[in-house]
Amino acid sequence: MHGQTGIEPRTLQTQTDDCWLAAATKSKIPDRFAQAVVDIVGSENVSTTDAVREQHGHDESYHTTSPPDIVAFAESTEHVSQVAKLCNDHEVPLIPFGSGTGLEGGINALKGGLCLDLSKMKKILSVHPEDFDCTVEAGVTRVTLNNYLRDTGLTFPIDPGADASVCGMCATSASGTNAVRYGTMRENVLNMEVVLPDGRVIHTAGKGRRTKKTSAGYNLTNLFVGSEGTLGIITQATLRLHGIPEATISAVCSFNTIQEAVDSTVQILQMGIPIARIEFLDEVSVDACNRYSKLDMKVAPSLFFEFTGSPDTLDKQAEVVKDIASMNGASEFKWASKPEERNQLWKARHDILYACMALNPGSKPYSTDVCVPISNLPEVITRSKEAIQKAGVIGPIVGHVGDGNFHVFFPTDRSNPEEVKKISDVSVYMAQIAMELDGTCTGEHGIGMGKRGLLQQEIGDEGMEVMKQLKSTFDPKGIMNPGKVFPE
Ligand SMILES: Cc1cc2c(cc1C)N(C[C@H](O)[C@H](O)[C@H](O)COP(=O)(O)OP(=O)(O)OC[C@H]1O[C@@H](n3cnc4c(N)ncnc43)[C@H](O)[C@@H]1O)c1[nH]c(=O)[nH]c(=O)c1N2
Ligand SMILES: CC(=O)C(=O)O
Ligand SMILES: [Mn+2]
Repeated sequence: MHGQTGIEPRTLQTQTDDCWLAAATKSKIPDRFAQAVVDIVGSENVSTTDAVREQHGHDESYHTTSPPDIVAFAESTEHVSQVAKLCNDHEVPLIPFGSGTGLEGGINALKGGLCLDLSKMKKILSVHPEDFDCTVEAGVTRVTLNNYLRDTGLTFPIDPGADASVCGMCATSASGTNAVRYGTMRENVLNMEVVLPDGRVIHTAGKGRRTKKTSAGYNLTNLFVGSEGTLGIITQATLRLHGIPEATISAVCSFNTIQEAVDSTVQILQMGIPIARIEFLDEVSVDACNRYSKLDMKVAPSLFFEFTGSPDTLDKQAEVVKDIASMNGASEFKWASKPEERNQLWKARHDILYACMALNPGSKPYSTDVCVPISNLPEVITRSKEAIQKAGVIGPIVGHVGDGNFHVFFPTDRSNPEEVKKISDVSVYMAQIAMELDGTCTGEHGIGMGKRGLLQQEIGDEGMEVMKQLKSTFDPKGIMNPGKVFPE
């Protein structure tokens, strides 16, 4: 890689550029290539400083930093297209960067190359309240979008907790606490503008289309959702919006055992109750949450609920849920109907990753993310808990149990290889139990660099072969985010 560019060198203009050139030499990117990037996006949008490369060489996970050689900030689809073509012509690895909140090492530049940061593309291009959709540029984040939408009475509900970029969420097929009610990114993206590595710009559902359904040809939209920057760069997304519910209440209750909590979840869903959120915390994560978010929940396996709708349907839903949970041994039901109480509860839930890391100061998150059909959830959680205890590691369990999806957030000391090995063994074991029980090794965080071997097991050799063929159709030179998704 990093072949000679053959591009005519141009005189560097400014003091900033001189500094940048010195750093570029250090980063081993050929000067002429770096100059061509400057020519496309402007010198203010290029950096090869150690600090910026380091910042772009890791996400929020435990994976060791792998900095790119050069970071470019795109301000338009045209910038993205020209940079992609340049990288493709010169076989330079190209890694799209959203907000860097991923948890599987998706942005780590394993083979160096150019990191294309899309955070400056932050226009909200259109909102159609009457059609419940909007179109945004790649760098718009979930929180920015929802602040913008507030006065329309609409919301984009997919909620990974972190303030991820919307197109990063497309790229990882993100979801979070609301998926039980609204689905994941897969169900909520109607169209995307994508730049292919050779610079071509496509619209996955056809330019300007924003229908709720289509039978027109292959589903390119869902091919790019979850593609983790390995097929192209998503520069715009057209999203489904939803009405902000008339009324909302939240509740927390605790159980004597994990089994009771998980059995309650399964029964609540099997009854068809249209719950908006149902989140599980084991006693280790409740304890972490109490300490970090200054709450005083009983330290026991617990469920967090949210009910939405009209005030009278809410009360009925909540009553049935309370009955089911009580029959399974629930106690300590606490209701939160005021917005500030609800916000405190859900903020604590969203901060759990950090609460778990605080159990082992200085640690980084090694997160598991298995998902199974709901009826298999009790078995996979129970067996995972046994494995964590046997390994003797700190392993708080937190789950979007309404989707059959849960995580263990191992606070991992990267400087302790024995600990990393134990955690990795439990993590692989959990994924294998999930697969044995008709599930997947990742419900929402993606494959990244951490789960490539597991993907091979999950999809099988022939399925992987077809995925590779698809990859080489879009990216014949293999420049897009190399070292991710596919085992090498
Ligand atoms: C505290 C906390 C809590 C959560 C989570 C993180 C953290 C820190 N996450 C994980 C994370 O927020 C999620 O994976 C986001 O979708 C990542 O979006 P970023 O914009 O940060 O992508 P980031 O920049 O991290 O990139 C992730 C991957 O997508 C690719 N990519 C990014 N932008 C792209 C683009 N425009 N085009 C093509 N490829 C692109 C990258 O190359 C990389 O492979 C999560 N997730 C979840 O699903 N559910 C959850 O509950 C949570 N909860
Ligand atoms: C980190 C994550 O996925 C969660 O808190 O659910
Ligand atoms: Mn999650």
